[in-house]
Amino acid sequence: MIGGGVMGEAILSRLIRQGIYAAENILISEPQAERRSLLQQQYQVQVSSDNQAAAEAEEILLLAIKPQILSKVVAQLAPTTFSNSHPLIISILAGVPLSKLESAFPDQSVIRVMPNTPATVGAGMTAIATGKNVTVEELNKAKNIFTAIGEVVEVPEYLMDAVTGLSGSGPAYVALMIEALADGGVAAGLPRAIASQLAIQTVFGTAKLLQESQLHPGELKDRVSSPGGTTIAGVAALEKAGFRSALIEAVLAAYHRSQELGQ
Ligand SMILES: NC(=O)C1=CN([C@@H]2O[C@H](COP(=O)(O)OP(=O)(O)OC[C@H]3O[C@@H](n4cnc5c(N)ncnc54)[C@H](OP(=O)(O)O)[C@@H]3O)[C@@H](O)[C@H]2O)C=CC1
Ligand SMILES: O=C(O)[C@@H]1CCC=N1
Repeated sequence: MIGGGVMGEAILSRLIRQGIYAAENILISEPQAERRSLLQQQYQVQVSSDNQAAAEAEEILLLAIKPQILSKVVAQLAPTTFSNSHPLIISILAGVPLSKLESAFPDQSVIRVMPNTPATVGAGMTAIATGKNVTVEELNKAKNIFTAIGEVVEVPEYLMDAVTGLSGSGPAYVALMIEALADGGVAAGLPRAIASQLAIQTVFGTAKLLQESQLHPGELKDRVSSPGGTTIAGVAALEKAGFRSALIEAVLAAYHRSQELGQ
């Protein structure tokens, strides 16, 4: 793995916990010394400040750096990096298209994925788009990795920026909503800890109910909204504040930013 930050840690921690990879078989190259020692102490993985060492992986090279520095990282790798090894290259970089990745790593198998941070607890959502050199075995290997940390969906690459705007960035939108729900609870007199517990479990429970019942969200909203009751008063306030359009605009803003990052 090149880049041991938030998402890199989310993925590796779960893969180790699920027993998909033994810690000693994972090498992370990361420039921050404190990050390296944290990762080594917490997960017993191998760490290095040298990307070349990580790039010479035998099986999988996971790119988990910011999209803005991909070119710099690639430029630092030796031209002979892949002369003796042909790892499956998996990129989690927002916006970076397969065309750019395949020209950075000619003749290598490259897969572009968009995971999200709930991978940390095995509840991730990952979309996969495969490059032109990828074999069925390599695609299945990538699917197995990300299935071990949550749900997986294969999409054509042109949808990956939309995926990033929704599920890639989505945990931040949901976290913001949970924080605001708890604030509402505090405003109504609840102690913060109870308000947070109520907010988190309500969002978790509603998502679980929708996932297991296959109900349309609007149908669930209608079932909760008793005539003349409390819920429809809250829903009306949300509609008045443009809650839906705010979320739609958030996804679109992130989608457009993802497209920009891919330029
Ligand atoms: N965070 C998320 O929820 C998600 C992120 N992603 C993608 O994952 C990638 C990483 O994002 P995220 O984990 O949030 O970012 P982080 O900044 O947390 O992680 C990136 C890590 O790479 C390190 N780094 C910087 N320069 C280099 C270098 N030259 N060589 C190796 N490592 C380097 C950074 O160190 P330093 O801090 O010193 O710069 C940092 O530790 C991005 O491409 C992002 O689009 C995808 C899905 C979700
Ligand atoms: O904010 C970002 O760019 C990254 C990609 C998706 C989630 N975080």
